[in-house]
Amino acid sequence: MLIDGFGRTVDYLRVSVTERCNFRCQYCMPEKPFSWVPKENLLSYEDLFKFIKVSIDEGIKKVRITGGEPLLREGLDIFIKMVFDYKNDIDLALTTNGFLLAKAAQKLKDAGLKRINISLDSLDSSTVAKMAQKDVLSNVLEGIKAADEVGLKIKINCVPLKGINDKDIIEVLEFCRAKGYVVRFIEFMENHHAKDGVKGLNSDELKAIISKKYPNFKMIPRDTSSPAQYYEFEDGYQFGIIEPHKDDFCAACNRIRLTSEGYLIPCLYFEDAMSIKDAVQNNRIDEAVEILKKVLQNKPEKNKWSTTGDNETSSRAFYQTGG
Ligand SMILES: Nc1nc2c(ncn2[C@@H]2O[C@H](COP(=O)(O)OP(=O)(O)OP(=O)(O)O)[C@@H](O)[C@H]2O)c(=O)[nH]1
Ligand SMILES: C[S@@+](CC[C@H](N)C(=O)[O-])C[C@H]1O[C@@H](n2cnc3c(N)ncnc32)[C@H](O)[C@@H]1O
Ligand code: SF4
Ligand code: SF4
Repeated sequence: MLIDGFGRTVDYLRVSVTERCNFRCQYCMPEKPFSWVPKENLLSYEDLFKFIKVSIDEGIKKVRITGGEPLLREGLDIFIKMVFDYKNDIDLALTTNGFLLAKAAQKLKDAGLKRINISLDSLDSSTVAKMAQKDVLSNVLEGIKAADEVGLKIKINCVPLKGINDKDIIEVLEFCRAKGYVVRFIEFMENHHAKDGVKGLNSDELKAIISKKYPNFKMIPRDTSSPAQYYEFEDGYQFGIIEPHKDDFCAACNRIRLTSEGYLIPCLYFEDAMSIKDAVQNNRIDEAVEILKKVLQNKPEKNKWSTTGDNETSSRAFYQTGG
């Protein structure tokens, strides 16, 4: 079992397979970075897999593939199959913007992927085009449909921004309810890479919008394996809110992140990281485990986003850490 310095059990590994992306979301990567990590600096799937294997042996029960946009990296289905074949009862999931999903869904499912979280900020194509800075809605909707048809369990992620897609929250919620997808609204996490002036809605503002149309939803006990707080309508439909600005959000933190270059990142907010690249490339797996344990020992207690509205801003790029 993996335990961090604050006694939290860590059983969730998020693996970013690329920092590259085909969208330019205002809240994440509004402009193409000055340079991408050169391809030769990436860890190969074989090396990423060596680390995933040993992490599973040490107690990881949930592996999520993310990015950047993970579907941009070729051979993702083969990588997923490696993990599935090693331990087929692992919670194996992917987070994607959905643009390339229509073609990939069947292969991903066949490889052993169980769940997929897809970003959908609005159902209005011009709003989506404004947020992603590209006209993408129809491809994303086709991707969602394909994932559903092949039997992947779907969650939708939506980041509501003031004056942009806050008008669309109910429509996104009703779309997900009609389709039977769980939707999570995510509080925008302030970071230096986002577009200047972008402002997110906080959990109270979101709940106020939803309760105008649906006054009767109740909070349900927090499942600590997920970052979301879930709420339930009278008909049993559940939606979530991811509230990183809440004081106790990090108390249940159970995760660690690995970047495509082989950096282990203990917390989404902070810059700290240690590389396992040299250790795995040279098959010094015991050393990689030592690094993992050291990173966990130094995992911060909590982020510095605050509830006051007077937020500190993280310098971490979400597209590098995998969100
Ligand atoms: N602050 C913070 N945000 C997180 C953390 N983990 C996930 N998130 C955010 O939650 C949002 C949704 O993440 P997903 O990639 O869908 O993964 P997940 O919510 O862990 O997925 P489930 O396993 O389905 O619960 C993203 O915006 C992430 O950045 C975390 O440890 N800290
Ligand atoms: C970094 S993306 C990577 C996976 C994929 N490209 C996607 O968009 O789903 C993972 C998640 O992080 C969320 N995200 C990115 N930047 C964020 C920010 N500043 N605040 C809150 N969520 C953010 C996205 O909405 C997405 O759900
Ligand atoms: S949120 Fe995902 S889709 Fe949007 S820019 Fe970031 S990595 Fe790309
Ligand atoms: S902000 Fe850091 S400590 Fe808090 S839940 Fe996310 S990764 Fe964990």
